Amino acid sequence: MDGLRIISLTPARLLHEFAPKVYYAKDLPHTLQDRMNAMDRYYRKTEMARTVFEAVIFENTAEDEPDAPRIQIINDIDDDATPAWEFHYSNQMWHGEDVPPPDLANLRGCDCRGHCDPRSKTCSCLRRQHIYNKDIPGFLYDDRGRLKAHGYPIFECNDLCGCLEDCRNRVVQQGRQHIVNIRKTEHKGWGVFAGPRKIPRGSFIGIYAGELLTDKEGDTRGLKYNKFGRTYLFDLDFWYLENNEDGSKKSGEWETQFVVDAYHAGNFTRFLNHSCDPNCVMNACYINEANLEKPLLTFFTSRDVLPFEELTFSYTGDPDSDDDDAVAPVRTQKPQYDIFWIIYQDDKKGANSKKSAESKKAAESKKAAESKKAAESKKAAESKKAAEAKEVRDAVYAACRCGAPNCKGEMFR
Ligand SMILES: C[S@@+](CC[C@H](N)C(=O)[O-])C[C@H]1O[C@@H](n2cnc3c(N)ncnc32)[C@H](O)[C@@H]1O
Repeated sequence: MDGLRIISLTPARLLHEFAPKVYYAKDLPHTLQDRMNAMDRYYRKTEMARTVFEAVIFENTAEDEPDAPRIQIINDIDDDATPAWEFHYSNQMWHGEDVPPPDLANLRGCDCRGHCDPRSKTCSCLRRQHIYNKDIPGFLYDDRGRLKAHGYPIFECNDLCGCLEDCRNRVVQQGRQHIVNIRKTEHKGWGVFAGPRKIPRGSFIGIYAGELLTDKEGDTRGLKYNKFGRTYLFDLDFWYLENNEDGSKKSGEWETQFVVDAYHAGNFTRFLNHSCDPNCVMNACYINEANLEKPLLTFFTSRDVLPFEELTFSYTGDPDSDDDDAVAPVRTQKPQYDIFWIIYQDDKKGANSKKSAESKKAAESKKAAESKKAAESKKAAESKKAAEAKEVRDAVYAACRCGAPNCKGEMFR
């Protein structure tokens, strides 16, 4: 028996021993992107570049979604072979500084054997699910793995559960099953499109993967992204987070703690465009994570998607975008630009009050010509800054070109 240790394999011990890998933003690979970007522009526009991009997608995701059909890059609009080489293709969440790793200590699994029964009285995953959607019998997934209603947090079975890997309450963790392709659009940059087969309503499409950052870091990055008019930031601010599990309001004002940024890391979902008549909805989903503030952002189709149709969602989280009464309105996503708009307003307000205080002071003191000149040049610098800010804002807000019959071409980010 020398050298043989007998350990008791409790579920918690098992999870400790075989805990899922945690990915950290500081370890994000970038060698390939650096190499591609160092190449002559001509090479980045060749067939070879496209083949490499598609191979990278396959290589980086084959392990976590082995059944996912391969993604193609299609462009019949211009001569770009691929989207910009600016991100690491990944389905994972890359934890930024000050973002805690998944809370496994408080994770609970069910004791079911085989497949979890949607009529079970003992399945703890089902009971957890029903805290948020008492009116929907069984799991949130039907027997074909399709989501029955949108707007509720999804609690899938996890690594501590006793059920089988193909239990009906494991959908997101099985990965994408439907064909999607990344394709250039005429007016909206790259987009995501269905393949030659219809995608039924309620189908899982993908996780909005990327860097998981603190809200503070999200603010800092948002200001930077404003400068070039594109952002891939998404707040984790779902409606139920403002309540306790019994539905009562949490004491004190709840604030967003984390954001996902798909700029440096992400998968095809970062190319999902906005539509005023969308066919996908984002829902929060928990698997190996007990921290309610850190759900996965998961996309599901909200209606049947026709062959080759573009997959879209509403960036403004408009409840009216879901036309089925049986489906809970999506009360979750605020417009991505909310946060940045507020920052812009605050900056402007700050600049204005400073400006008026200064001009008042200048008028009262009637100082020497030198200090007056200094005040004037400061004022000039401020108005230049304000003009620049306006320019950035105008560049950032694009008129919607989704083409939906109900689209009013409103400004959005
Ligand atoms: C998160 S990105 C989506 C992917 C983007 N098309 C790309 O090529 O990277 C958001 C940007 O896509 C464009 N976009 C998305 N939906 C649009 C729409 N309905 N109309 C016009 N532009 C849109 C805007 O430039 C927006 O800032």
